[in-house]
Amino acid sequence: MGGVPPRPREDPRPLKGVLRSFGYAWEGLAYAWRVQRNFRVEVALGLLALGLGLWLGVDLVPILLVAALVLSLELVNTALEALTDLVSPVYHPLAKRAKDTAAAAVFLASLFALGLGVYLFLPALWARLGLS
Ligand SMILES: Nc1ncnc2c1ncn2[C@@H]1O[C@H](COP(=O)(O)OP(=O)(O)OP(=O)(O)O)[C@@H](O)[C@H]1O
Repeated sequence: MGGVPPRPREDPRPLKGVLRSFGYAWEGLAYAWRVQRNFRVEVALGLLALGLGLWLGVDLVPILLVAALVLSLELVNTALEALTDLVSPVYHPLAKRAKDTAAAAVFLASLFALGLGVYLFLPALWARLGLS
C-alpha cells in the first residue's frame, strides 16, 4: 500500500480546519489543471470572454456565472472520471454511462456558454465595428 497517502484527521481548530479544506480544494484544482486539457482550454476561453466583455462594455455578470458553471462542471466531470477509473478500471457499460453523462453535463453547459456569447457579444461587436 506504498502509494496510498494516509487519510488526514479532522483538525479541531475551526480556522485551521477551513484552511486545510481550502488546501485540498486547491490540490483538486491543480490536479484538474495538470491532467485535463479541456479544463485549461475552458479557463483560457473564459479569460478571453472576460477580456472581450470588458472591451465591448457588456454586462460581465452572466459571463462570470456561465464560466463558473462550465469550470465547476468540468471539475465534477474530472472527479467522476477518477472515481469511475477507481471502481471500474476495465470496461463496464455502467462506467461508460457515468463518464458519458458527466461529459454531457459539461457539453450542455458549454453550449449555453456559446449561445450566451453570441447573444451578448455579436450585437456589441457589430456596434463597435459600426456595422449596425
Ligand atoms: N471503464 C470504462 N468502461 C466503459 N467505458 C469507458 C471506460 N472508461 C472510459 N470509457 C469510455 O471512453 C470514453 C473516454 O473516457 P476517458 O476516461 O478517456 O475520458 P475522456 O472523455 O477522454 O475525458 P477527458 O478527455 O476529459 O480526460 C468515456 O466517455 C466512455 O465512453
